[in-house]
Amino acid sequence: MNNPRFPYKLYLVVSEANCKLGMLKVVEEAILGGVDMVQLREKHLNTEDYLRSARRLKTLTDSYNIPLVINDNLQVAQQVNSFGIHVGCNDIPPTVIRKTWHSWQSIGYSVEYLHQLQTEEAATADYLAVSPVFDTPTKTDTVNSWGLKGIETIRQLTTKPLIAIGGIGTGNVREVMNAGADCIAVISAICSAEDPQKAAYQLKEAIIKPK
Ligand SMILES: Cc1ncc(COP(=O)(O)OP(=O)(O)O)c(N)n1
Ligand SMILES: Cc1nc(C(=O)O)sc1CCOP(=O)(O)O
Ligand SMILES: [Mg+2]
Repeated sequence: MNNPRFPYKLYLVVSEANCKLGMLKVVEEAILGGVDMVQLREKHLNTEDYLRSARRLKTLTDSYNIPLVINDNLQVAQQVNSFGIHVGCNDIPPTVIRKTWHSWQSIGYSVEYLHQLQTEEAATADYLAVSPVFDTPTKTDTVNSWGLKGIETIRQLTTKPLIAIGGIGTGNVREVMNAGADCIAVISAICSAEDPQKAAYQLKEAIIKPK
């Protein structure tokens, strides 16, 4: 589905620790390869260090006109004036973020349980993450892997843009799109690649090629 409000197809989630070649290098290569949205996800930095890293990354993403999303930390997101923030069930709720967030700024919300789709939090979010599609060693504190059937089920229940995340690479990206995802989010498929530009290019080709 092509959604004019959410034209992004390949979404890279990064942290310094996940990028052996260095975060800024990986992000720049990935953008050149076709990534069209980037999230900074630092789970272990204090706000001051998170902010420093976010500012450096924002300078890079701005230079390519690529939207930057901050994971979890509203203070950092506000201070760098990011395009978006991404939160899950145990984070600041979207309804609370929306009170201080500009209307042009985006809120992503992870869906781990079907009942979340009926909540004000899901209604407030601009896009929903199918969290996770497949089990992944990159994030293990998850409750349920949705699989392709889960994407199909969620697709029937919402018109919001759906981001598929968790265990996705070139081998399964096409079937994830065919199940109803609008966008693919990855960490290791790009951050652990020897050539992040090529990895991003191959993922993007698989996403945009005709079904
Ligand atoms: C695009 C995207 N989707 C899902 C997540 C996971 O968010 P959350 O459930 O809050 O878990 P943490 O990332 O905070 O560990 C995400 N970050 N990005
Ligand atoms: C950041 C994140 N969130 C997930 C979720 O299920 O909400 S899975 C995940 C990690 C995705 O890494 P990889 O592409 O290496 O599997
Ligand atoms: Mg979170």
